[in-house]
Amino acid sequence: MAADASAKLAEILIATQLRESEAAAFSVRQNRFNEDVDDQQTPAPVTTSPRTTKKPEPATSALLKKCQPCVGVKCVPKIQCPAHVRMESHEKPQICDLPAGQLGYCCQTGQNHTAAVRERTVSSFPAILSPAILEEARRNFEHLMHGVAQIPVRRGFPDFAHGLVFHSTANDDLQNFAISNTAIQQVITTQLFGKKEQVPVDDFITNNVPVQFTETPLAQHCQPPPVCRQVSSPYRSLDGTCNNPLPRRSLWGAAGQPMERLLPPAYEDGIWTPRAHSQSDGSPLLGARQISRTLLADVDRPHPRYNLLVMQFGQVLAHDVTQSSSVRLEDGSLVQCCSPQGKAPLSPQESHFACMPIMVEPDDEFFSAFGVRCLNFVRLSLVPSPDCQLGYGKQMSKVTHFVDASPVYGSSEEASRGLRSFRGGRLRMLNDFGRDLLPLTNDKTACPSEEAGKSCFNSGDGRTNQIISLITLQILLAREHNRVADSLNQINPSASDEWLFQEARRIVIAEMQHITYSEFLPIIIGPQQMKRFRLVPLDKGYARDYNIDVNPAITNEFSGAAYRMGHSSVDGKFHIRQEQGHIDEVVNIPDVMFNPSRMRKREFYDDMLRTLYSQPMQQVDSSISQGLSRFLFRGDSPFGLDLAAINIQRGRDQGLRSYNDYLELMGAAKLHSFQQFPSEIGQKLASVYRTPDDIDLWVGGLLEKAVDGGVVGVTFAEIIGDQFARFKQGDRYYYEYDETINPGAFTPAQLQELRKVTLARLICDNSDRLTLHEVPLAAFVRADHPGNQIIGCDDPNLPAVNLNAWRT
Ligand code: HEM
Ligand SMILES: [Ca+2]
Repeated sequence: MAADASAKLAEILIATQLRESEAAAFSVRQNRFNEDVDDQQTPAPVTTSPRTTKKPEPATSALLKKCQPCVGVKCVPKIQCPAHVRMESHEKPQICDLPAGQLGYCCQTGQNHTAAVRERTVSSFPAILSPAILEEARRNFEHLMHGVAQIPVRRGFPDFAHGLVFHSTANDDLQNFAISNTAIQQVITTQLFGKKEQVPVDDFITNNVPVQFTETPLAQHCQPPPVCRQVSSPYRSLDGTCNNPLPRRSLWGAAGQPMERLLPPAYEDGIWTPRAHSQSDGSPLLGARQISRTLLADVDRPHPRYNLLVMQFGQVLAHDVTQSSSVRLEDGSLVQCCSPQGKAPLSPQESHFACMPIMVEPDDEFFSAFGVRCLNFVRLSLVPSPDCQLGYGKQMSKVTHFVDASPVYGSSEEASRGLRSFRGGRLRMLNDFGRDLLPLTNDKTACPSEEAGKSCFNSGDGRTNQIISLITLQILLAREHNRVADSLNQINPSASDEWLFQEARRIVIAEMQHITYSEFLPIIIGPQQMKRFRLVPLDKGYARDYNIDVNPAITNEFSGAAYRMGHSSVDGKFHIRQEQGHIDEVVNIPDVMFNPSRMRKREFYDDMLRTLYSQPMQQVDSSISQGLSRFLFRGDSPFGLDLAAINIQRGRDQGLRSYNDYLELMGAAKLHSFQQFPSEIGQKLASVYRTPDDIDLWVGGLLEKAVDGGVVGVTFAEIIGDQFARFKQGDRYYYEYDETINPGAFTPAQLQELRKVTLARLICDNSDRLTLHEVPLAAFVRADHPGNQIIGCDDPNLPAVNLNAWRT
């Protein structure tokens, strides 16, 4: 029965995707970009085409001559073989065949990306750092740290909430502060060395300056990777260490490790100075807010097929795999870069060295009404170079890079202990008149208000309270853990708390991975990229894609641009639906940011879940809701922040190269004229950028039309596809691996059970069943979409994981 329903779900997903990819095949326009359809609503989907379960062969495959197979190296999508960017033309790698009829490169460098720079003759640097440089750099650092205005960011203001999204536990914050300071000192020393020795920028961005910090005070955080005593533990570690079995790689993917890069950074000095000038004539790039207001207006374009669960699950997944952190003042408080009420940026003398405020023009159609000319923006903190060598600034991710449900369990042993009840393997919950909610947090600063009933929730992730729909899914996942732990306890009554906790965690992580790879990701990047990157889960048997050489780390391009595509899918309002489907309340999203009080209303949780699966998500395109671009974290003030501008500014802070460089990386031609865009977009682009070489990656990616069967354009699909390939190939504990790879492998029977899990099942199993009794079978597809079907939660056709396979 259950297997039939799984097949049915796959059929719905394929059938609804096929209709659009077939339509695209007949489309006359082969343009990469969306037409600017500002005033148009998306037409209703065609509903009459016959359903089919058979996937067509990609149109080109029959015409392609088979390429020679690679010898001794792997055939990978071009984006995973970027060393060719630096090769001479005659050295281009051999072309090879990928699944889905696409071409890749026989790649020497695998996925080493920027690390794989060919040996080059190194200029003659002194091999050690002179004490004089170290001392001067130390003094510069002290001056930077202490010579700044210590203006606190006040609680209740939008900037304060912005700071909260970088928050983890108080202890972690303190430790990160110390680590980041060492890293910043290293960067300052590198800058000084570069200037004194006249080191070319190229040598820094390619990590080609083999001068060590060892035996200097700046080596204090350059400890060697920890020795793993339990490489064969059946359970992955809480902090992500010891996933790769090789001793030198024990930190790969661990919390607190640096983000990777697909391409070398675009820092202007090659070290940490943000990208701020045009490639054409060196004039300053236009400000991020100007670009946001010109190009990323708010237009209501509901997605014809997908609902807000795609957006909301997408954010949970974002929080699972990445969390950066901003530079702080010495006492751990947030840095302010603007004068009170955002009237102006602070003077250079007062300004903190990590300030990069977003300037607002006097004619701004929104912020000018409040006299705002400056939006606070602080640069991301850094981690010391893992090889203890001079080099460019590397951003830290504070959570485990793997897809491992870290928002549920935390990213450290300590955090996870604080979340457990130590009874029956369960997580602690707040029993709110019979309903299990997340426990309340002790952190007094976590929400703007401390009023009873308005206090914030605690989970494995510091961003949980950011929006109420996110809290909903965090509750759902924590309940799922306890539901699984309780069932395991019933099946194995003598099992210990530890065993029950770890097994339930292992199952919930597998469920999270299965939903990600089987239901969510195909919607985002489309079926063809799923095949090219070998991301499709198997129907039976074990997968064999583990690759000990793949670093699972998050890339700057993914966290700073491509996966922020989700911001475009956000709707500015929730139309809260009651059981009968009529709208009960329209909630503006800024009103439920860091304001969880509604969750205490008895029926709200069920109603929110129904809203998420009924209400369409917004299309991923160049439209951003004003709920994010004007009122982000508004709280009680009349205006908020602009997340679109923040994303653009963040890309520059992280040293992301321009959009054109990523086109080249994928093997596509660079754009050389704004006329290559549809005319209206081209004109707008020309009004904010001097040359196509300046277009910010996040902006360029959003302008592309969606790939067949996916919601993002080709550039984001490539960056996201590469990232999820890393999470799969670089994670020894990936749920589909057997015991030759994964020391905690599932038995064949257990794995078959896990393959039945769907988001629909999770919703049913963990709703309050007060007002929610049914779900769409394909949970991410709009309930009203033809081909999808609503199914009762008790319907035996809704597949369920049978935990009897865990009887010991
Ligand atoms: C209501 C919904 C959301 C709000 C209010 C929100 C807000 C934010 C904020 C304030 C940041 C930090 C920005 C910065 O300073 O750089 C951020 C980062 C980010 N967001 Fe969202 N976001 C939302 C939904 C989403 C969704 C749906 C996705 C993806 C599907 C997403 C993906 C990301 C990613 C990848 C980052 C970077 C995280 C990091 O590495 O620190 N967000 N978001
Ligand atoms: Ca994680």
